[in-house]
Amino acid sequence: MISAFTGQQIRDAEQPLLDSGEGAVLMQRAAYGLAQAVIRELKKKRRLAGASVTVLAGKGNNGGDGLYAAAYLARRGMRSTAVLAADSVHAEALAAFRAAGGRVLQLGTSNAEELAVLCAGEDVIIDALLGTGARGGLRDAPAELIAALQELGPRLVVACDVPSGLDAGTGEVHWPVLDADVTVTFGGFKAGLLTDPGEGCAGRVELVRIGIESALPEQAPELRRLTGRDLGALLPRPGRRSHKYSRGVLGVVAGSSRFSGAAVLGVHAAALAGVGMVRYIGPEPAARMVLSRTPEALWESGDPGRVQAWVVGPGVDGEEQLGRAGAAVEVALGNDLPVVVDAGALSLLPERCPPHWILTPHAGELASLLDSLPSTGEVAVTRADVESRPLHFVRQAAQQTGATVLLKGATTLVASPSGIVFSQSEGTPWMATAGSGDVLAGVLGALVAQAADGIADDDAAYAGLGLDPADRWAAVAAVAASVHGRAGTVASAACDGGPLTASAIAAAVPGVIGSLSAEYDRTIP
Ligand SMILES: NC(=O)C1=CN([C@@H]2O[C@H](COP(=O)(O)OP(=O)(O)OC[C@H]3O[C@@H](n4cnc5c(N)ncnc54)[C@H](OP(=O)(O)O)[C@@H]3O)[C@@H](O)[C@H]2O)[C@@H](O)CC1
Ligand SMILES: [K+]
Repeated sequence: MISAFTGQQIRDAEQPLLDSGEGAVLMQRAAYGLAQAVIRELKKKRRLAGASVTVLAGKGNNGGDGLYAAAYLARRGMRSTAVLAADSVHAEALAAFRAAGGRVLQLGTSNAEELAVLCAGEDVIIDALLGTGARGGLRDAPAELIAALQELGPRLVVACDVPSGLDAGTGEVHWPVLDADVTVTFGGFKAGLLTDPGEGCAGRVELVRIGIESALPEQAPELRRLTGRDLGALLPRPGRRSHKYSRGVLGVVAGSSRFSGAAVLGVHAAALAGVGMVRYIGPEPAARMVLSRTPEALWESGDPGRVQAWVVGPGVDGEEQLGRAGAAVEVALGNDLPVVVDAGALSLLPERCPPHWILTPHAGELASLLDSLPSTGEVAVTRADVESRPLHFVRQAAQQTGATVLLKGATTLVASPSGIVFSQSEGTPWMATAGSGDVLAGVLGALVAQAADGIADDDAAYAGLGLDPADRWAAVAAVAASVHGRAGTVASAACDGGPLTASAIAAAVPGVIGSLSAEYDRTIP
């Protein structure tokens, strides 16, 4: 599992080393790691000798890291320039840069545009204006420079620790920000690099160890991200004595006469994600389509019989189907069953939900949900609010509803009511397509139904992640988001990175589950 931290958590871990006079050593390690990353990136494109690099250096230690890295690159034969964004910058680092033969330019009130043009022609730009010590975003001439540079589209941008203007703890972005190709971050992942909108500006994130790692609060990170290995350990597998009922039966209330495709996709995806059986509840025309795509499913026109978990809501529309969704929610509440509550059913929530209810809104639905809660307050939450502060709002929704909340997006966040948050980002932008969310609901339902009987016990895989039983549902949802994202990426790769349909995402699910499990089995002793 990858743990990510706030800027404050990183600074707290650094403090003992700073107190013992090791600050300069930490900075040298950071700068060396940054320079090595620049060299690796550049070598993918051209020879190092004679290539040009410009470091944009701010007044703090972030600027110091950048200047030392640029000094190192100058000594390796690169034509190095520093653009100083403040009157005083890290003095020793600047001296080292000058001693290495670097050229120094001062950003002033009238030359931002001119310097932006110069920077855009460079082979690499190192963005070292602001790091974890930033309050708010860039202002004045540095803001002008970055806005103009972003417009011009530089060749290769490497961000030092975080893209300047990004809040390291929350992922909130104070525009303008220069989009990085790679962010080289020091000591520990910053939470803001693993949640949108920050993650969208950071490019690929590389971690450089600087010696503070053992002092980080590994048991209480701000964000967690499951890796392929975690998924391999958590994904359920049937045993020799398993049968379809013991493997989980999922009830699905989805679709309607208008949106029958949601039912078709949700049920099919659940079947492909390995659930023992799916019972579909919905109107006859939708049921016919469901059964023609997934003959393994059962259509229940009356009492659905026993299920271990429910998916309620994808494509649910009209009084009759909403009535069935409401009845399923009541049954789940009465029998203490886990439920995936999606789309149309988000309006049917009781005042307080348990953590094994997993809500799956997108940003607009989360805004409406928060607005409907009595505890939210006077000011309406909009979709734009959620998009600019997803980590804040997903946590708020989980705390206020009591449910686990999965907020769909390029980076999907899952919050448990206790405040633990997972972030997964394995998908491709092509997955922003109709029906993609219905497939996710089906995959999640299948995993929840399979987990329902064992997750609260001392399940070794979940206990190994140090998660309390109530927080394990968030891990199940993170597994589903990751499998869904990986399936989309695999499906797109099968057509050379081309477009995909929701059906193609679903079709790739068994292969993703199979290869994650097989890879894990190969690596355990
Ligand atoms: N600690 C260590 O040993 C190590 C730290 N490391 C590195 O240091 C970075 C953190 O360094 P940092 O704390 O100096 O903060 P950083 O972001 O560079 O500068 C902020 C300064 O700028 C100012 N300022 C604030 N907001 C502003 C704004 N909006 N617009 C303009 N100015 C603004 C503010 O100064 P003030 O205005 O308050 O005088 C503040 O002092 C970290 O990201 C990593 O790269 C690594 O080398 C490993 C070892
Ligand atoms: K930076």
